[in-house]
Order: sequence, then C-alpha cells, then structure tokens
Amino acid sequence: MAGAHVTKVGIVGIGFIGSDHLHRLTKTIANVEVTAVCDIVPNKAQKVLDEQGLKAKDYSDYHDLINDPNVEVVVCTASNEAHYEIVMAALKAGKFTFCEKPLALDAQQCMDIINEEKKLGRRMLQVGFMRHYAPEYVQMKQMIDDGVIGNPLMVDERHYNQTQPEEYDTSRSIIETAIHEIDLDHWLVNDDYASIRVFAPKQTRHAQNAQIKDPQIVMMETKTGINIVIEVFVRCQYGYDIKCDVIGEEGVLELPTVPQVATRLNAQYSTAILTDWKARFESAYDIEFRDFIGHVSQEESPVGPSAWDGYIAAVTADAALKSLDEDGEKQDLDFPEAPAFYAAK
Ligand SMILES: NC(=O)c1ccc[n+]([C@@H]2O[C@H](COP(=O)([O-])OP(=O)(O)OC[C@H]3O[C@@H](n4cnc5c(N)ncnc54)[C@H](O)[C@@H]3O)[C@@H](O)[C@H]2O)c1
Ligand SMILES: O[C@H]1[C@H](O)[C@@H](O)[C@H](O)[C@@H](O)[C@H]1O
Repeated sequence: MAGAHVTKVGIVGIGFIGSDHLHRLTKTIANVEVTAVCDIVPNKAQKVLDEQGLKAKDYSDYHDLINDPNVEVVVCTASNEAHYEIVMAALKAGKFTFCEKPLALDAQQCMDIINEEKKLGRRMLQVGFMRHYAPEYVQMKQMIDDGVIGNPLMVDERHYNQTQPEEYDTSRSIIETAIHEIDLDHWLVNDDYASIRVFAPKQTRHAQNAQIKDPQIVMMETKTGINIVIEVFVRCQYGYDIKCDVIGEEGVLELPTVPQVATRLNAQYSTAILTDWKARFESAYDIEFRDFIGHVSQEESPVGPSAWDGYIAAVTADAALKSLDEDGEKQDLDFPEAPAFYAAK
C-alpha cells in the first residue's frame, strides 16, 4: 500500500508566528514537509531553521519560493503590509494558500484577492482566524446556537497584549488585534453588524509616543440590536488577557482561560497569567493546521475562514479606523450577500 501523501509547504515570513508555524508543521502536523522558507531579512530564516534543526531551501525573494515546483502550498506569515502581494502571487501561481490574519490592509485589497481566487474556479485560500478552531469558542458558539442562554443581548470582550513594539501604530490595534473579535463576533452571535464606533480613552503612559491611541474601545451593534464592546489594550503590561462574556436573556456564557496550576505560598493564593498568544491559542493553531492541511493534501478546497471572511472583517475595520479618526463617530455598516462561491462549504 502506498504511504500517505506528504504535503510540501513553503513559508514566507519567518518572524514570531512564522517560526511557530514552522515548528508546528514539522513537529506536530503529520505528513507535511516544509521544503522552503523565505524572509526579506538576510539570514533570518536560516537561523531559525538551524535553531529548530531543520533543512529547507532558504529563498530571499518570495516569488522564487512560490514558483518552486517543490512547494505545493504557500503559508504567508509575513508582516501585514506584505500579505496582499504574496497572496496575489501565490494565487496567480494556482497554489493552495494559507494567509495569517489580516488577509490584507483594507477591503479593496481583500476584494482584489477574492477576484483572483475566483479565477481559479474554487476556494484555494484560508485566512488564519484561528479562534474559530479554539475548542472554548466552538463550545460557546454551540451553546448559543442551542439556545442555552436565550437570545444574546450583549457581548463584553477584552483583548489585552502585554506590550507591542515601537513600530506598532494606532491602526494596528484595529487591523491586527481587534480584527480577531471583529471576525469572530458576528459568527458567534449569528448576526451581521449594523454599525461600529471606536474611541480612545486616556492614553497609557506606556505608549511609545503621543500619537499612539492605546487603549481603544470598539463598540459594535448588530442588525437585531446586540451590543458588543471590545476593550483593546495592547500595552497592558501584566499579561495576555482575552475575555469574552456573552450575556443572554436567560444567562451568561464566559470564555474560560487556559487552566494554570494554582499556588498557595507565603500567605498568597495565585495562578499565572499567560504572556502571549502562542500558549493561549496553541491548540487552536494545531487544530487549524490539521484541518487546512487535511483538505489541501487531498486537493480539496480549504473549509476554514475564507477570503470573504477576510473581506467582511476588513470592511468593518476600515469603518472602525474612520470612526477613530472622527473621534468615535458612529459608522453604519452594510454588507453584500456572500457570493455562492464562498457560501458553498
Ligand atoms: N493568528 C494569530 O494569532 C497571529 C499571531 C501572531 C501574528 N499573526 C500575524 O502574522 C503576521 C506576522 O506576525 P509576526 O508577529 O510573526 O511578525 P514578525 O514581524 O515577527 O514577522 C514577520 C516577518 O515577515 C518578514 N517579511 C516582511 N515582508 C516580507 C516579504 N515581502 N517577504 C518575506 N518576508 C517578509 C519580516 O522580515 C519578518 O521576519 C502578521 O500579519 C500578524 O498579524 C497572527
Ligand atoms: O495583538 C496581537 C494578538 O493578540 C495576537 O493574537 C496576534 O494576532 C498578533 O498578531 C497581534 O499583534
């Protein structure tokens, strides 16, 4: 009997998550070979390959990686602003593509990607909105769908990062951070957004300069009137803290945190708070890649978050940034029906 097909993957962008996915794809997910990597910073990818004890072709130009016949699937983990060109090139080459969130910088770029994918006649792309695979969110969604708390009325969320680098500007709190909740919440409560407003309260003294707006409050209302509030605070100092409460007519659902051993010591009772997304969503990333590779290795379209999901999130994020610019002015939202191309799973 012939062995299982080994899927040959090329990864573009070997920074924090590129290194993490490299490790995942070579050590955790079965039947994958990472045949090529690429980073624009010279020697960066090779250093990571050496650290992880791996061998792969190391390209300095992503076009060469995409055109390598030994690469069947392209994983884009480059910086946000490079997603558009890399994904467009991968689709033009007709390759299955996984792109980390956000799909692109704005709705227009996402629409261009959609038009490119449509030329291939079927879905070839998945976006890295991994929270759809996190067992705790999946369970919440199921409980909402089963009517356990009655109709959802409000969603109360926190998206806190311990810190972010100097170059992380105000817009990234929306397009890179809150984009997770923006993508997730309409799926969770089964309702489209009707409006969004974003404003910035008092600035943290940990912001690197006076222009940075941190924290930010994102408020969304859905078509049926569900109110969603997301506190985005990316320099909170104390840890990586994700909260999601869904308040319904009959009760409340609370997203659990990752269990940590509690310590009773020196008249203190304490548990650790995680400090980054790697550990917090580790199982979600694993399940996400098992699903993605499982489909594309069989030459099947991926079924996880699509370019259309990336587009809906980008339309909402564009309006969020406009609101922030206009001191929290409410922006109405209206979305077209998903094309049949994306509706079919
Ligand atoms: N799903 C998640 O939870 C999650 C978590 C972390 C990061 N991300 C996303 O992943 C992406 C990368 O984030 P990161 O934290 O690893 O950032 P990073 O800055 O550590 O890594 C990005 C890497 O891409 C490289 N790069 C940039 N342009 C390139 C190009 N044209 N060709 C090749 N390499 C290029 C950079 O040199 C860098 O090494 C971002 O889009 C981010 O939003 C998603
Ligand atoms: O704010 C960060 C989020 O909490 C993570 O989940 C990643 O998406 C990362 O890219 C963002 O910078």
